[in-house]
Amino acid sequence: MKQIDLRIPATSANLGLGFDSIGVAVTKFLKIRAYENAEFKVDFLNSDLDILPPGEDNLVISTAKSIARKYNKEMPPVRVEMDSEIPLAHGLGSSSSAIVAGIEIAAYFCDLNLSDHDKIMLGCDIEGHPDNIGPCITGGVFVGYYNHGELYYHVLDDIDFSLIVSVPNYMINTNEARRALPDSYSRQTAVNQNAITNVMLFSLFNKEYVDMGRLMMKDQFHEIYRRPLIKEFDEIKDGALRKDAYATVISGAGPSVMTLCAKDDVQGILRELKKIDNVEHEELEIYKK
Ligand SMILES: Nc1ncnc2c1ncn2[C@@H]1O[C@H](COP(=O)(O)OP(=O)(O)O)[C@@H](O)[C@H]1O
Ligand SMILES: N[C@@H](CCOP(=O)(O)O)C(=O)O
Repeated sequence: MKQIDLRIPATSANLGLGFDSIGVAVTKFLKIRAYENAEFKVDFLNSDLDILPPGEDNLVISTAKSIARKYNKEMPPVRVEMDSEIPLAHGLGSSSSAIVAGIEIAAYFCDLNLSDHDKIMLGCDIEGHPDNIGPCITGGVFVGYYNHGELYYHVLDDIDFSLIVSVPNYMINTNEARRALPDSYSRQTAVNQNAITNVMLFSLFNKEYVDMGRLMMKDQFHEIYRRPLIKEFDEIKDGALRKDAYATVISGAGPSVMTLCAKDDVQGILRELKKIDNVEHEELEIYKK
């Protein structure tokens, strides 16, 4: 009997400036075992997942079936045992992890022989942007451009900063948080964002993390519109920056908040952040493949 075990990472998209383009894979995982079965069925090993559908309309299974169809193959029915450390609808890319799991399941059970490039493209066709799907597949910090079937990307995993994620105790649906953004931006805003992002990426590559962090916090595309949705954001950011963090930004569409800092500053920042009510804070590693 064919069986596959998967460990798919969570991802934090945007990193401030890189709306729909930049993301990082982190050490929280969606864990899946899938094996042939008489019918499609999902068993949840964690009660937080009980709100998800247990049948063919589960995102993991519907993705696997649609990928198989795309390659003119029949997806054999599978039973999926699912456990997850990734909170749903919290800005840590749970939907992308589920989509990537579906792609991996289809690739395995239908012998599709897909490259990473193929998998990212298939995931982006579903999700629409590569900033979660990309790092979920490649690990590390991912910088990508995807538009109507065109995909370019790079991955960086030589990184010396640490991450702290702050997770508020409510969900934000990504589609709703996207509706909070304007349909268009002025030419000056686009020019500024372009310049700031270009310089930020060189600071990241050159490990000039103080500059990188300052620039990351100059986003003009999404953070200003989403901050009102995350009432703890300012307190988390002020606390982390007081303790020398490089940057504090919204993770994906929120409500989680990501702090980037020097390894030596992690404990001091965590002590400061733990004073904030109704938010869980945790140090995360960057997941490298
Ligand atoms: N493991 C999973 N299995 C099936 N569906 C999932 C899984 N994880 C997430 N989803 C779907 O994705 C939705 C959350 O996606 P989204 O609003 O984009 O938030 P995020 O990706 O930031 O967690 C869930 O409500 C659910 O419909
Ligand atoms: N670029 C997207 C990223 C959404 O990430 P998620 O983890 O909240 O799904 C956006 O900012 O909308």
